[in-house]
Amino acid sequence: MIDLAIRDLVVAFKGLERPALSIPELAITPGERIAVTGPSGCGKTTFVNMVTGLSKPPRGAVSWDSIDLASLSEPGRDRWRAQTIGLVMQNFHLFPGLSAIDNVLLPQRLTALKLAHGHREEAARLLSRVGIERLDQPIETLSRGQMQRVAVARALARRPAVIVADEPTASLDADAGAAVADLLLELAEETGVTLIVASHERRLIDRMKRVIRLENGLVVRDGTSSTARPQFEDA
Ligand SMILES: Nc1ncnc2c1ncn2[C@@H]1O[C@H](COP(=O)(O)OP(=O)(O)OP(=O)(O)O)[C@@H](O)[C@H]1O
Repeated sequence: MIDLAIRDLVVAFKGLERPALSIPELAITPGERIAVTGPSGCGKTTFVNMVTGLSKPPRGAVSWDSIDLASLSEPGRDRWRAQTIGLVMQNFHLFPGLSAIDNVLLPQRLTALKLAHGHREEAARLLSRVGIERLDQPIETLSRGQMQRVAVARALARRPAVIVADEPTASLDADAGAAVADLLLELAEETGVTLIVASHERRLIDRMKRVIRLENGLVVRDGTSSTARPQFEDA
């Protein structure tokens, strides 16, 4: 299990008056359940891109244990992310033409010539755990809620230390969204992983223990969800 330490992180884009993200200091300890929230454009996706190494931190340090993502090349960050982070993206990033189970196995297939012993069984177990019974169903024929659950199973397949989910319930109806939230929290509890969820959905935010609120790229609140609740009318 690994710690995150952010120091003096500044992400600026051309044409923006102020940085999209500016975080002097932030620490996340292993096993935390964190919501990163705030109004549209506040920097949530930029935060996800920085802590997962999808983009290189342009200024400052984003360190998971002793590894500063700012010091790694793009292939280095890709390798590190594959070993460390289970990513659940808003649009799932599943591959049409492949079955549910082959989507879960795809990251392993991309990094190894041959699937290691037991990977298929583990993928089947995870899919069953998230409530997907037809392992060979073509992915494009699944409902959005089912696709989201396949994306969660895929994120867990390599036993990551950290799960990062960007708006994991955004495209789902209330019931399917609640089911995905239940699942992420149950799985995090079972495996002890750190869970970081970027979301503006109050139902999801309220279920995380710690809430980091961004506004205009700045952390304006960092506390427990109950202490932060009165501030969330617009979240
Ligand atoms: N590649 C880029 N080039 C220029 N500006 C960008 C780029 N990426 C993000 N931004 C800007 O940075 C700010 C933060 O964007 P970000 O996507 O992180 O916000 P967000 O909180 O995830 O928004 P939403 O909830 O609407 O998805 C926005 O003003 C956005 O327009």
